Amino acid sequence: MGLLSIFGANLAIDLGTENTRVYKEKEGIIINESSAVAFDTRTADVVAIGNSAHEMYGKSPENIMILKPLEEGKIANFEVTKIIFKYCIDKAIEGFNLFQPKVVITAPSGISDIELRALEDACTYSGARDVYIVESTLASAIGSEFDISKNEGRLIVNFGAGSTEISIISMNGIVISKNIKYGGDYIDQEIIDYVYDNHSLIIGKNTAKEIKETIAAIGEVTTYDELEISGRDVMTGMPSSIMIKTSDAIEAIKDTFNIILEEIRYVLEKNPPELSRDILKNGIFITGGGSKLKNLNLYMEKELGLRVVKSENPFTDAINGAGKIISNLEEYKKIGK
Ligand SMILES: Nc1ncnc2c1ncn2[C@@H]1O[C@H](COP(=O)(O)OP(=O)(O)OP(=O)(O)O)[C@@H](O)[C@H]1O
Repeated sequence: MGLLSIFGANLAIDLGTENTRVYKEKEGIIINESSAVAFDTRTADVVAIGNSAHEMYGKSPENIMILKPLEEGKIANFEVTKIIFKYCIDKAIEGFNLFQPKVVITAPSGISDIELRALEDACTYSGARDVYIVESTLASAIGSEFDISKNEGRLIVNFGAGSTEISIISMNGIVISKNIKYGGDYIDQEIIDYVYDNHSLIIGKNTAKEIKETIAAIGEVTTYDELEISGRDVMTGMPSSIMIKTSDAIEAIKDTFNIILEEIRYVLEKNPPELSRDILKNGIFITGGGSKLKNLNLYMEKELGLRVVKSENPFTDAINGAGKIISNLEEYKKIGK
């Protein structure tokens, strides 16, 4: 048996509110699945994990409960976190390995020491030998090929499902960061409420998400789309369909984006003046799945008066960065928590 098969490969795990990704050293991203876990409430057994659990949403009997590890950018359920970690490690490391893998995991910045230790324990319990925790913003910056060791400020906004994280980084660290609950899930709820109030239709989360991802936009757009959606009529309780337009979606989500802009302005105001020049030069980097919202970069540029650069790989910047860290652990060890 070769030395490699004794030690096995090391892993990086980006545990997200909606999606979890796993990077295996020398192979790249090998898992990209929903973070959902389905339980049978009668027996407390886990009946499905990942995409197969996600597919049960809204279609399963009452005894099936679907839970996720994170909510609003915070660890909401450690049991579910352990189940996801174990699922990822078992799936990534098949067969016999004398030594368990070293694992890098991403965590929201601003995570408390207690949460940090609990996250570490959950990963060790699930089969990791050593656990290194890195803030997701730093992982995203590394994944986007920024040289984070430079004495140069960068403003990164990560539009995730559970939260939006606004951070300024410089010299291998986070200078200032704000994690706010206005992520993709919050925006989906705004769309659900808008459709209820203005079209008397009750729609599900998946429909709201489809509206957001296909026809929604923010700011002044030149092209308008529409989408036929179905739900339950508020008055009759019967199934019903309507056409929903880009203008409806903008109306539904614009207040939330005004708040996000306010929070970005707040972080910019708190930024040390020496770094402001760098941010003027580099602009704002946006990543995370929510950064794909139509017109978001132009809207932010107009409102903030700064250049906005969209990530080319918004879903995988963090896991690619975490993957680079696990593959070059000695070089990056100092940035871990
Ligand atoms: N085209 C799109 N327009 C707007 N939002 C989108 C689009 N595509 C995906 N999203 C949203 O991106 C979010 C998922 O992004 P991502 O996978 O980065 O989140 P996550 O890592 O699971 O969450 P978090 O970082 O908050 O833990 C979802 O809310 C999804 O609806």
